Order: sequence, then structure tokens, then C-alpha cells
Amino acid sequence: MLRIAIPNKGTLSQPASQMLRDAGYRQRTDPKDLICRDEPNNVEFFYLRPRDIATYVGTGDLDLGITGRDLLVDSGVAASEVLDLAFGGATFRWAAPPGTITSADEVGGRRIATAYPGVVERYLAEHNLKADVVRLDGAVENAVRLGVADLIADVVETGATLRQAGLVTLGEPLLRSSAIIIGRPDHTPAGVSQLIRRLQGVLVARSYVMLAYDVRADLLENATALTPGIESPTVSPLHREGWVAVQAMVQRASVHQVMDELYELGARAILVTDIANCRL
Ligand SMILES: Nc1ncnc2c1ncn2[C@@H]1O[C@H](COP(=O)(O)OP(=O)(O)OP(=O)(O)O)[C@@H](O)[C@H]1O
Ligand SMILES: O=P(O)(O)OC[C@H]1O[C@H](OP(=O)(O)OP(=O)(O)O)[C@H](O)[C@@H]1O
Ligand SMILES: [Mg+2]
Repeated sequence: MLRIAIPNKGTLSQPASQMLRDAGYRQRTDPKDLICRDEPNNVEFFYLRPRDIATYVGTGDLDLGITGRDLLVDSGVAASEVLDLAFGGATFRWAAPPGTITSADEVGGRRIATAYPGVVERYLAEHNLKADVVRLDGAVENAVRLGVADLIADVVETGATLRQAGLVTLGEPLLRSSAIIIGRPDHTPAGVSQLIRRLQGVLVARSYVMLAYDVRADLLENATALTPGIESPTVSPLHREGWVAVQAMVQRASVHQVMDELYELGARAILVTDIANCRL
């Protein structure tokens, strides 16, 4: 049975379970449950602190895990990224009171508060810098105000927490994070590739929609240039002479623009439907 680690709490917990549900796996119904067996799919899910997930996968006690890229880097364990799951996006950045430290070159020699000392130490080593890393558990935005540090290095999503604490970011992000599947390259038990394929199906289904429309046959080339699909659009005859029906997958983000362009070209009965899942 495949053994997979899932965040039990925090930002990544709900979306991770939802994505697995969308891929056809059973998930816990009680948020207090720590294990959920999915017999038909031959998978067992273990609900763990996201920070601990890389450890379990790195030691080989669990086959795969869902965690944040920043947490994997921070752990320093020998697990690697298998698939980017495209949720839980955030940057990991330096921040300080305005006008105090204005460039990332100036972080050397300072006191840096963070809950991710592994990420910070890696940056310092790569840039040949030395600094005093103050490891905190959370709410690190308070550390400067309370005199424990000169700057912080923390997860920034909307930036609202920083603004509230009177801090501003400086320099480029240390890294860009999102939720990822982690595993070990030397360890791919049965069922791993099927799980990855299912999750890839969910990713595609989330970023594409199915577009269908009717168009005059003489406009077909122009219309399909706007909707080339992934492989090729499906074209079917219509009862009405001189017209065809077209179906193609279109990126969700651009579908409204494509619909406008199709309408202006003369296409009609333009319909958009969600894709629940797919295998390409
Ligand atoms: N707004 C956010 N705040 C915190 N973490 C976020 C955010 N958006 C994405 N993440 C990601 O979530 C992971 C951190 O999850 P974790 O559960 O440890 O922290 P949390 O969501 O802040 O929960 P808690 O504060 O209860 O520990 C990291 O990979 C981080 O990049
Ligand atoms: O840029 P924002 O959208 O404001 O989000 C980022 C903030 O959210 C998280 O804190 P959380 O509320 O989880 O508290 P914690 O620091 O105790 O983990 C994170 O640690 C940042 O502080
Ligand atoms: Mg937090």
C-alpha cells in the first residue's frame, strides 16, 4: 500500500485534501483524524505537520508527501520535488523597517529572525555572508519591533501581515514557493506514477475549460487558429448546411478573450464547460 503524507493543519491542509479528492482518492472527513485508508486505491494517507513531512519522506518511512517548497528546502533532507501542485503559492522574503536595511547585500552581520533557518542559512552560504539567525516558531513580524532582530525572513503572500507590522520587503525573494509532491528519486513503488498522472489530470482540468461553438465552414481555419486545442480541435458537421460545430480545450485564463474574438469572427452558440478531470 502506498503511504502518503498530507498536511494536517495550516494553509496547505484543505487544498491538499481537496486536490486528492478531485483525483478520486478518499480523504478524512473528521479534521482530527490522523490516518485515512483508501482501500480501493491501495493508498494510506497520514496527516502530519507540513514542516515534518519532508523528514518522513526523506527517511523513507513514507513514500510521498505534500508540503511547501520552502519547507522542503528548510528541512535540508534528501527528498526531491516530483510535481508542482499550483496552490499555496507564496514568496519567501527579507523585510525590515523602512529606511533601515534597503538591499539584500546589507543582511550580512545583522540579526535575522525567521521560522525557516534552513532557507536563510542556505542563502547566506551561497552569498558568502555571515549573520546571526534567530530561530522563532511564528509571528516573526513582531521580532524587529520587540528588539530581537534587525530584519526578518518570512513567507509573504498578500503582504498584509508585513504592512500591519510596519515592515517593507527588500531585494528579490529568497525563493518562490508553492505546494509540491515530494519523493525520493531512488524510490518509486507501484502506484506512484498512477497517482502523479491523476494529479496532473486535476491540474490540467483546473487550468483549461472546454469550449464549443458553431461557425460557418468557410471561417473554420480562422476560428481554429483561435482555438487550436491541445492535440487538435474536434470538428463535426451540423444539420444546417455550410456550418460546423467545433470543440477544443482552451486555457481558462484566456477563455473570455477567445470567446469575444470568436463572436466577432461570426461564431455563434459559444459554450464553455468545466472539465472535471482528464488524462491527456
Ligand atoms: N499566507 C500564507 N501563510 C503561511 N504559509 C503560507 C501562506 N501561503 C502559502 N503558505 C505556505 O504554507 C506552508 C506553511 O504552512 P504551515 O502550515 O507551516 O504554516 P501556516 O499555514 O502558517 O500554519 P500555522 O501558522 O498554523 O503553522 C509553506 O509552504 C508556505 O509557503
Ligand atoms: O503576506 P500575508 O498574506 O500576510 O501572509 C503571510 C503571513 O501569514 C503567515 O502567518 P500566519 O498567520 O500563518 O502566522 P504564523 O507566523 O504564526 O505562522 C506567514 O507566516 C506570514 O506571517
Ligand atoms: Mg503560519
